[in-house]
Amino acid sequence: MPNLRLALCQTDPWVGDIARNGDEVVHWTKQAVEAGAQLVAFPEMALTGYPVEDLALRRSFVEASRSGLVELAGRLAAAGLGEVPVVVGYLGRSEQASPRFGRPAGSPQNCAAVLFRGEVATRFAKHHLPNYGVFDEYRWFVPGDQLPVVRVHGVDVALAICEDIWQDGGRVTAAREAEAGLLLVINGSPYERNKDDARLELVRRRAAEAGCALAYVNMVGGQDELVFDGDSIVVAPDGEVLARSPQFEEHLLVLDLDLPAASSDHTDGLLLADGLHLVRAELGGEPADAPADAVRAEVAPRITDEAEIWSALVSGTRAYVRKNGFRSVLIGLSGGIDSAVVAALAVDAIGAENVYCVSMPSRYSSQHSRDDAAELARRTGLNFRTVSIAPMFDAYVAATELTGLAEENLQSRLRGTLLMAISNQEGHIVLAPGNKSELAVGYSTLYGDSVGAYGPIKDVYKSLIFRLARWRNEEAERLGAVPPIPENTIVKPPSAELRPDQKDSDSLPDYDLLDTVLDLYVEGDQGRDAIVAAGFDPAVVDRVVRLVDTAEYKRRQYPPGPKISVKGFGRDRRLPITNRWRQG
Ligand SMILES: Nc1ncnc2c1ncn2[C@@H]1O[C@H](COP(=O)(O)OP(=O)(O)OC[C@H]2O[C@@H]([n+]3cccc(C(=O)O)c3)[C@H](O)[C@@H]2O)[C@@H](O)[C@H]1O
Ligand SMILES: Nc1ncnc2c1ncn2[C@@H]1O[C@H](COP(=O)(O)OP(=O)(O)OP(=O)(O)O)[C@@H](O)[C@H]1O
Ligand SMILES: NC(=O)CC[C@H](N)C(=O)O
Repeated sequence: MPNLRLALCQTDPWVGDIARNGDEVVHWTKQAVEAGAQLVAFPEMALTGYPVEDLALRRSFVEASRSGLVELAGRLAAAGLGEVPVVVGYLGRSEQASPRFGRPAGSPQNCAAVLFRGEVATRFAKHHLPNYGVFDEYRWFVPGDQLPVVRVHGVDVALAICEDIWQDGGRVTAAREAEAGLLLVINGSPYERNKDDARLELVRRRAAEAGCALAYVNMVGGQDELVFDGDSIVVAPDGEVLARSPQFEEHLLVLDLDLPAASSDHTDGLLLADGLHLVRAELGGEPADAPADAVRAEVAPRITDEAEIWSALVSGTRAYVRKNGFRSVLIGLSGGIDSAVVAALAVDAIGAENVYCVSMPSRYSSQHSRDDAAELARRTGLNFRTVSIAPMFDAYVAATELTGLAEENLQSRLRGTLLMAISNQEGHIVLAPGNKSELAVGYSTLYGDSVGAYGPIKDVYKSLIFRLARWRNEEAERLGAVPPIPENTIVKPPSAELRPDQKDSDSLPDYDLLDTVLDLYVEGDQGRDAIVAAGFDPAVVDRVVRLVDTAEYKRRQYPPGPKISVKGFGRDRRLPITNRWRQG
């Protein structure tokens, strides 16, 4: 007979909204307990949202989190949910000074607690702090030095927080030393392409190292540039996948586990791997079988690469709009592929009725561009209008005698100004349509097409934009719906239409070549010589590298957007703007 029914709550915490997040914990725990769960777990810092960044340095916020936690324990008990241990991440503070890190007692910590019978039964802090890529946890937190092991219905459950399992040793080795029957890990693990495969491999490896089953619960939703895809997993000690949640959806995973009965008599304070001290807590009464009505563990099917990326972009955009208190978005719709994909994403994120698009033709806009924009509006049902920029443009040119690039950029800036004017008037936030290839080489106009609150495709290379557009249309066909993106938008050569017959290919290498070089230089961090040695034309490499290096100032002024790659233009890649170093 299985002896523990576990519930993993894959929820969407909102950063800074402790009251709302507490309500969510009560709501999901109620459902879990109704499903017979004997142990319930929520993601990393589920009470405060994650990452809280420098909010961690605000004493008032730390105190609000700590008192919110105590209040939550009381609320759970008052709601009749106190007899089931609930693991919740929160923002806490250290009891002792950390001389090694030069931090006093009371420094912020990334914590988790087990709430039980109206009390905080045990609390602990993350041991391994990530400090690479988008993470800066040594800036905010001091590490914890305990391995909590809670005995729940006769099973010893060791607890860990996210990065604790991404680094060798630490709580994983300590869990084996403590003879845990289950390693329960709560996470705030952001989405990246192919990370689901990396996670699965990781949890399998760590389960083998810990010598016990491993349960991994992650959050969903979006927080500024981060997207969380969930993908909660439970594996057996031999790596067999026992259960897996779907990606990008809030989800309650309930399953019965057959775990070894606790037999260890290790005592509190025992020194384990990596200087961790064992802290034990006895919870959840006598050994008992899981409830008789067996729960069939669910293993959600995997989705395709394109579906995963599309869902990530939709999740990030939806979260940004909603969590910032907006209902609607505004997009300049040119008839080109980028704004078409952004519009289709926005429709999927917040519904066509909340998406407002404006066509802003100039004298260089082709008829097919206007028609393609109108056609996308017709297919999706979004709100569409046309405002010509010709009169404003003529007035400007007459007053200033602009020519060449200044004249080209003026068109883009008039569109940017118009979008912001409509945003101010009607309350929609503007979505910026720039893609990663353009951001990399600075192919956009400052204060023009780069205006906006959020850039849904800023981490998507142009060649991938085309793939996603085709995939989204095919998906619509498969479901018997109208494909949102007009075929002509996908097949015509990309053009900014800022002068007669302009094509992107006049100023940039072919996008497939450009994106390959960018991938090596940006994601791969390869130098100019290494890229040339890999067989690329030195002239192309030199040009691309120079364009990327000199466009840092533009990228820094670009709005945030969802990260989908190993290295997005945001917190992942921090280069000086004022920089005289040139490759090659
Ligand atoms: N290091 C630095 N730090 C801060 N500011 C710096 C700077 N270097 C230049 N600047 C400033 O930036 C200005 C130049 O930037 P900006 O005004 O944007 O203009 P710029 O980069 O010269 O031109 C825009 C480029 O983007 C292309 N474009 C525009 C619009 C849409 C699309 C598309 O297809 O999506 C492409 C367009 O064809 C052109 O090649 C300079 O006049 C200067 O004021
Ligand atoms: N005629 C237009 N009407 C409305 N918006 C436009 C128009 N032309 C450009 N824009 C806006 O400026 C952005 C940059 O457009 P541009 O055509 O210069 O380059 P692009 O990167 O090829 O984008 P797209 O593929 O969307 O056309 C567009 O995505 C769109 O938001
Ligand atoms: N919140 C964390 O500790 C996350 C770090 C971890 N490497 C991840 O990306 O999943």
